[in-house]
Amino acid sequence: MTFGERLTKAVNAHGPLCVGIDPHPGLLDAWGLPQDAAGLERFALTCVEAFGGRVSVVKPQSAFFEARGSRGVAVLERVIAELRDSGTLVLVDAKRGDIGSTMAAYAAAYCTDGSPLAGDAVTLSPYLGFGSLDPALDAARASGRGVFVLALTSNPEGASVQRTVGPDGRTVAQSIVDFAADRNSGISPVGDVGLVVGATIGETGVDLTKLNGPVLAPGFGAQGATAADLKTLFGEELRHVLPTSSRDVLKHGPDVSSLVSAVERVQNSL
Ligand SMILES: O=c1ccn([C@@H]2O[C@H](COP(=O)(O)O)[C@@H](O)[C@H]2O)c(=O)[nH]1
Repeated sequence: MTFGERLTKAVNAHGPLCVGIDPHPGLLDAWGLPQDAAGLERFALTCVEAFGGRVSVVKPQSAFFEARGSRGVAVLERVIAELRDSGTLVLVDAKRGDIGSTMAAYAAAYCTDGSPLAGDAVTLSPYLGFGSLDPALDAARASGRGVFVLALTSNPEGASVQRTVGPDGRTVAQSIVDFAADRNSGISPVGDVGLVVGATIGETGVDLTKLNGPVLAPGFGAQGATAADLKTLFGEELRHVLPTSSRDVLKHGPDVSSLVSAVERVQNSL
């Protein structure tokens, strides 16, 4: 199955909410866990138990696992494997991007069958040029995976780069949307090149109507965006949007049933 088919099936079954696993040191403290790889593992596996099979997509934030060195990365590998076994799609939030020849190694790591870091999709940064991402886009398509490319990020600093107008009169963000739309053209039910568009940005200023791909919307919850903001921001394109929330759900742990209730509340609000 293509990524678009798998994502559509998952969203039909569980709704569009993506839940993040972001093991912030402050959350480990709040959950009464030690600040080490064992604490990270307990945190992450509790999340797997609470979210696996209950939401369409789970997004582990790679940075928090990398911060604990090789033992942390081993935990991330276990999280990816266990979530995939539960039938939940895994979006590895690693925001990779490099020159094409190095990108091929990232593609091997995140978009290729048999790699322990390969989930069902990965986040990519296009700021070395959208074309530099081709090895990952090709490997993802060949293996039924997806990618989510940063277009308009939820942080206030992003606008100074992403809303810059290029010589052809388009913003940087619009050119990223257009590259992604080209890649997704003609694919049914939806393409495998998604975008990241922050839920906090007020107005997109870009035309998403030809994207034919999923849109990950971080900023929902802890960064202040609400379900009403999503409607205003995306209008008709809301049907392709996966709102993602991490801290706003994770603060309800470590009790698994409290985490499950928090997820259900957010799913209902959407
Ligand atoms: O533009 C972006 C891109 C990625 N993120 C990531 O999403 C989560 C948000 O966490 P919350 O706790 O729900 O705020 C986090 O992993 C970010 O790195 C983003 O926020 N904005």
